[in-house]
Amino acid sequence: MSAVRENGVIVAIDGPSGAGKSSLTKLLAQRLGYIHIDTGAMFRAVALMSKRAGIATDDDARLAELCRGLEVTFVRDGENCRVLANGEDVSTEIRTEEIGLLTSAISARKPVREALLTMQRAMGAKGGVILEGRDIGTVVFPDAEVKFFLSASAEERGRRRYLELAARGDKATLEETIAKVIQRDQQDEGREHAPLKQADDALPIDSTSLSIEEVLTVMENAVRERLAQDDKR
Ligand SMILES: Nc1ncnc2c1ncn2[C@@H]1O[C@H](COP(=O)(O)OP(=O)(O)OP(=O)(O)O)[C@@H](O)[C@H]1O
Ligand SMILES: Nc1ccn([C@@H]2O[C@H](COP(=O)(O)O)[C@@H](O)[C@H]2O)c(=O)n1
Repeated sequence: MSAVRENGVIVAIDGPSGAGKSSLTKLLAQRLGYIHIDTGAMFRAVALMSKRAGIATDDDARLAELCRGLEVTFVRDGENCRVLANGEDVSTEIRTEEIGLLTSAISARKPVREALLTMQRAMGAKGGVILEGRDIGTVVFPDAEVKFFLSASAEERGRRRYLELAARGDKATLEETIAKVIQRDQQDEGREHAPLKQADDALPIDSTSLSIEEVLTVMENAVRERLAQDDKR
């Protein structure tokens, strides 16, 4: 137990698409015995449900109503985590590039951000969690004990996403994938509400030339250093 919170510290990992947030959050959570909260998956679930309901991306009233009736939960499945929207497993459907782009539009809407902000704070308040997203260290938990801002060049992030999509049989070209990564960056950084940006007290990590293991070592050392400080208090 952390001297700070009941279940441990709060770790925030923010950064642009394809930087490695989900990969590192999953591994770091395993190393620390912490809960992995994929806030992107929550926004993706809202986007998927809004698409099914035929809700326009700027229809704030209907988006607010949808969020009021939506429960997003995470269920462990071996080493993986399934994403449930009102009990339905939407883990695969929310991962398409189409939903990814729609999510960038949906997540710019204030009612959606307010609804998910409440959910995310409730999920993480007691600590012992790692939340990955775009605004964790700046908006959701500005008092998080450990914050990282994980980035990489757009070309490298596009290459990673291209390999990931190709492995799933997606026919997108590398150039198309890099362009979509840049488009999502611009949408996430340029929006009015909770834009993607590095918290002033976040540790920046540029993973362009680092392996997943190398990034994990930097992150784990930083968290354990903070835990050691708390134990001395
Ligand atoms: N440092 C790294 N070196 C090489 N490949 C990496 C590195 N970090 C992540 N990857 C790979 O890049 C792809 C994207 O990683 P991941 O999904 O974790 O990124 P993300 O930041 O969560 O992206 P998004 O925000 O779009 O969900 C995955 O296939 C992952 O294995
Ligand atoms: N805290 C967050 C997390 C995500 N978003 C938006 O969701 C999109 C998908 O996120 P992934 O991490 O699954 O790629 C992302 O592009 C953001 O538009 C957000 O706004 N805030």
